[in-house]
Amino acid sequence: MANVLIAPSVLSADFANLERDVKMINSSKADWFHIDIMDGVFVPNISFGFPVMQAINKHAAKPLDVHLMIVNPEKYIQTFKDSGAANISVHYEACTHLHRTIYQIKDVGCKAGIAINPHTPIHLLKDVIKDIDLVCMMSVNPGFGGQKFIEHTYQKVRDLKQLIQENNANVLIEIDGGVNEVTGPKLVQAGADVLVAGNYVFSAKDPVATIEQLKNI
Ligand SMILES: O=C(CO)[C@H](O)[C@H](O)COP(=O)(O)O
Repeated sequence: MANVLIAPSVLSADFANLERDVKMINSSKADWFHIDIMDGVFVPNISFGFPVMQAINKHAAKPLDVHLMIVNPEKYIQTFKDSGAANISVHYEACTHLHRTIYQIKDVGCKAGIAINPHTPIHLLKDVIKDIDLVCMMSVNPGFGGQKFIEHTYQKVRDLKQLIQENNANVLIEIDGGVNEVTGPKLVQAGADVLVAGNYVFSAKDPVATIEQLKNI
């Protein structure tokens, strides 16, 4: 059995019952909390910011995997670390000095990830692949939960796996968007290490069992 890591996306939680939903994730087989930060500039939606993340962190018993869908992420790395981030992923498309930002993340003591939009080709990661811990591959256009999975992602996972192996790099492949009981197993077969799931988990009758089902892929 593959040891896939499961990261429920808090974006799909009930914000009026956030403590309850955080405790649900604590009690489940989930590995990380996936925290989506959206600024209304890089993506056409605004999610939540530091106070909400800090409130989640107060109750979370698992690492916070932070996905920054924001412009100028380098301005906020220390504050995200101080708000509880274990992993910080910045978008390739949002960083002019990507290599510098990766080391900024590492210097504050977090794992460094690069997130890529569906249109961004894998080969663009070649010169940083040995510097990072994680690639957060978007399998929907970022900005909203509950969107339809983009099928081209399977081939991108295989291409990324090959790039990682060719460079003898130590990088986790995380897939974000449209993960469910159909796409999840195919993604793991293609080489995914981490599955983010928002809508599929939080719209389920039994979210804990749904997380376990993904974990057992
Ligand atoms: O980054 C995101 C949106 O930009 C979300 O994490 C992603 O869409 C997961 O949601 P779902 O599983 O509902 O598709």
